[in-house]
Amino acid sequence: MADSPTVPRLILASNSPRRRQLLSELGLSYEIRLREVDESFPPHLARAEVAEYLAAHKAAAYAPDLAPQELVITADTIVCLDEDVLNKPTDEAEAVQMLLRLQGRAHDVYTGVCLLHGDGRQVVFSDQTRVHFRPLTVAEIEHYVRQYRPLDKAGAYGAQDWIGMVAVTRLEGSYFNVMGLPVHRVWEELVKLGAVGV
Ligand SMILES: Cc1cn([C@H]2C[C@H](O)[C@@H](COP(=O)(O)OP(=O)(O)OP(=O)(O)O)O2)c(=O)[nH]c1=O
Repeated sequence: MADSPTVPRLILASNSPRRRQLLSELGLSYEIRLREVDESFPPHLARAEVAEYLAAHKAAAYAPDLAPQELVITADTIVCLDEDVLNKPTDEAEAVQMLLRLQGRAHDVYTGVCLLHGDGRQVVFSDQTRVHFRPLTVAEIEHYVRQYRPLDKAGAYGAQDWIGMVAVTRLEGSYFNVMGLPVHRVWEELVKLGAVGV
């Protein structure tokens, strides 16, 4: 299928090493393209809408010069605790504060994805995973933040690293969605767009 002239070339517009890893493990070939995009969002958005809004906003930065045979993939992951959206912490102190709020309870992770085809078709969707943390001590949280510096991660943690093993007791939904890409949905939508197949 990859050699057919009608199959679009995939472009992953993401700086996230986890998204690159997951797309590669799906067995897809892609090119990386990067642009600076502002990640603020209108305050009136419901939390379920924020990740989709940001994914579509990121894709819009690539629309003007996307070739007809290209398909760009953008995504955004947010962590929601009650009505608050936890983005990436600005420093280690904020990372500790976020984890103190997350420990001992459950929160929701949303990843929004936008697939923008150069022929004008666009699909935006999101997936939700509920993540349960056991209670953590301040020492455990400070150790994690010091050793892993999770400043590039929404909610100040990576489910795929030490804290995921130590703190996460239960997941309701896709683990890969927490890591930054709901690959089951990405695959399904790319099949519908005729971009992948087996
Ligand atoms: C909750 C959680 C988030 N994350 C990461 C996924 C995302 O990379 C990051 C959230 O930031 P995003 O803004 O979604 O992505 P990014 O800035 O890393 O990359 P880009 O915008 O270029 O695509 O947090 C984990 O790796 N593991 C986790 O368990």
